Amino acid sequence: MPRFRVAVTDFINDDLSTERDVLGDIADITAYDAYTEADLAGKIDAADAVMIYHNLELTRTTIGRLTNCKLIVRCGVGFDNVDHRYARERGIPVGNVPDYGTEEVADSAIGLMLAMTRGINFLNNRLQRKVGTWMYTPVAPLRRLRGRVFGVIGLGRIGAAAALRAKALGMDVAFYDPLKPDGYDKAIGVRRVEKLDDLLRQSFVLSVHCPLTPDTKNIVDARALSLMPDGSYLVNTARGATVDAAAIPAAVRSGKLAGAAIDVLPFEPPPDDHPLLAAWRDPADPCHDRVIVNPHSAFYSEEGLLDMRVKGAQACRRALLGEPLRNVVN
Ligand SMILES: NC(=O)c1ccc[n+]([C@@H]2O[C@H](COP(=O)([O-])OP(=O)(O)OC[C@H]3O[C@@H](n4cnc5c(N)ncnc54)[C@H](O)[C@@H]3O)[C@@H](O)[C@H]2O)c1
Ligand SMILES: O=C(O)[C@H](O)CO
Repeated sequence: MPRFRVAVTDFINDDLSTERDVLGDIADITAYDAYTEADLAGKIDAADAVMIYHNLELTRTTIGRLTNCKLIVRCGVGFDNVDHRYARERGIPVGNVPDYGTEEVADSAIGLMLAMTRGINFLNNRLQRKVGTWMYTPVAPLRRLRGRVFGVIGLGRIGAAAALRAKALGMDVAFYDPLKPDGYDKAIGVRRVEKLDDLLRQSFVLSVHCPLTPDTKNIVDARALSLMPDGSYLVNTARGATVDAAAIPAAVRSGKLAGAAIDVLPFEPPPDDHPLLAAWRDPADPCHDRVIVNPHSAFYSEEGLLDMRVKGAQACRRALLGEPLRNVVN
């Protein structure tokens, strides 16, 4: 049997031993470490399967040139960076790996909330810069969480895992998710809020956990932020474009937000002149100590990444051998 060709487009730039353990008997695997489609030009057209992570957007430019492809697998949950509709038109299934790091992302969301509400970053940063004194009570945003509302947008796997953690901290968990049927919410004791605006008005901490779709693009924009209580907190570990990050500096400066923690931005890596990054890097701006920016790392653990790679490679194996596919999103 001729050997298949599998292309790993981005993110994984090591020895590929994980992928070879799963696929090495039937396929040759090449990694490209691409950030743009131009980095891939002409290189993966003949691939029999494509594994893509999140550093790259795969549009019709590349998908239109794939001649043998039996599967594009988004090694990860969010598949907004693959034009899956166009892939379907071309008869190419797109799959994802929905179940590798739910706990990691939920832990990250709660960790970011705790870092902000317990002033961990704020105090650490100021002490390190020798701003102020050892006396923190007049300035530090240290807040009690028990009894306060943890608002979740999107009660899926990760939203629910974050909700359970927030409940364990004694928080009152409310969620907005128009696509989620009743049932599980009652089983885990969280309250549904029918209108997003009502969730925004109630949330002491708002945590975004919906996928990026046309309906959720900028679901948290300047108007949404204006509805939140004064001195509230925003956590985004979903997708950058679900939040208008450029609206955050004004909300922090006005005191509407006491803090914002952002794991994801609309363009990654983000340009240095992004208004949020510029404000966050400026020691004179309130965003400096009240905003946390992480490099799309909420999902990451060694174990989670290994799961993701193995499951992505297993999906390719099934596709190449003509076995039934799982987790097809198109
Ligand atoms: N930062 C990271 O490292 C990281 C890691 C994994 C996933 N993610 C992101 O988190 C998202 C959620 O992951 P998941 O595993 O919980 O997915 P999921 O599919 O289990 O849950 C998503 C939930 O969002 C809901 N939803 C869809 N449209 C909505 C809308 N308009 N308003 C409110 N809710 C809506 C769905 O009904 C579903 O319940 C992913 O799509 C991905 O973009 C980020
Ligand atoms: O969607 C995901 O799984 C994460 O963002 C990592 O790609």
